[in-house]
Amino acid sequence: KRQRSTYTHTRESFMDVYNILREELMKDPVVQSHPSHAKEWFQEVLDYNVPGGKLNRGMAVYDVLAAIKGAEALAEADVLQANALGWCIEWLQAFFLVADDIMDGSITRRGQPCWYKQEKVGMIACNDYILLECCIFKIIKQHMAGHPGYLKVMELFHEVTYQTAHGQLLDLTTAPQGRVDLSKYTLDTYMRIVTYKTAYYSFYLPVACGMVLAGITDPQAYATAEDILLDMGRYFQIQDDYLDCYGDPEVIGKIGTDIEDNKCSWLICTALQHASQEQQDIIKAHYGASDPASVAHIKELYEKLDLEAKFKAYEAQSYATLSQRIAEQTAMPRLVFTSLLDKIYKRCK
Ligand SMILES: O=C(O)c1cc2c(-c3cccc4[nH]ccc34)cccc2[nH]1
Repeated sequence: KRQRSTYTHTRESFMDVYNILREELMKDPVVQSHPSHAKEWFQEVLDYNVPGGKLNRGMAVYDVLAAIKGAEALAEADVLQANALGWCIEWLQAFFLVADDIMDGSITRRGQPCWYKQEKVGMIACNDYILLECCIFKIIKQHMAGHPGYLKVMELFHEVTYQTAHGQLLDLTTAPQGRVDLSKYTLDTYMRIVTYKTAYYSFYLPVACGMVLAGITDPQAYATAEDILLDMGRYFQIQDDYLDCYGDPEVIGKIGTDIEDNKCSWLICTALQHASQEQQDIIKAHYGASDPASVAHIKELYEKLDLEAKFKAYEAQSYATLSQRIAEQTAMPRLVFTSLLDKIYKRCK
């Protein structure tokens, strides 16, 4: 059945699918037979943690499917299926963010208190992030049963969860809170952290989901996509690190604290690569300290090392290389990759 009334992909239409999925999850017999306080708790875990981000990752799945098959070829059921998988990526991100905020001792997330910081929640949040992860497989079962790609999607979400957990392992053991061991802050380690912790679930996963729904089975197509999308994901995170320090807080919507938080960022790894012994001593004395004077010393050092120019050079090089790789590949319509790249290149937030 072809698409008669053309579907317009907006945050509103994507949010409509969230409400469908939430009702399906609430209708689950286990939830239905709970006493009302437990039913309400479960619903609040979803409503507080799943919607509320920019929804870019989740909304990208439909864009990929439409780019491959043509929007006009998609039936209503195809659109719902793509958006359901897209929400699985938002559920996956919610699961990671609830867990990561506990591990990092964070205070706020997306402009509200972290879920575990709620008076009534605390360490119950550990069970809640497990429930968030379980919802992914409930949704996949509900919306992919009978689809030839059901197993592939199941494997995808398990594999990307494993990769992301390894990214978090590397991040937590490289930049443990409060202790600054700069010898571990190398660009190689940094690239591994962002690849596993961010690039797989933020870039590869949305595109791979769209590819499965489009009926692509050729392993080479997934390998080509992975190669390009991991590079794009690394570029996105390096840009994120740059914006944390040089972005306009008004535009980004938050004030960057990577320096105070001892973050293993592209800026500090690049600074260490070029710093003299004296400059390394300044970094050792002031990185990861929250007093404004220490932050000022680090930013002054970033100026001296001209990290802004180094980032701009990296950005230009990265865009050129990605554009060429996208043009050269024949696995997929270029639009799959260019629509993503155009959204992130030279972004300000
Ligand atoms: O989450 C964010 O802060 C954020 C995402 C994005 C995106 C984006 C768009 C489509 C698919 C994507 N995959 C990972 C990121 C992303 C684009 C621009 C700014 C952005 N900020």
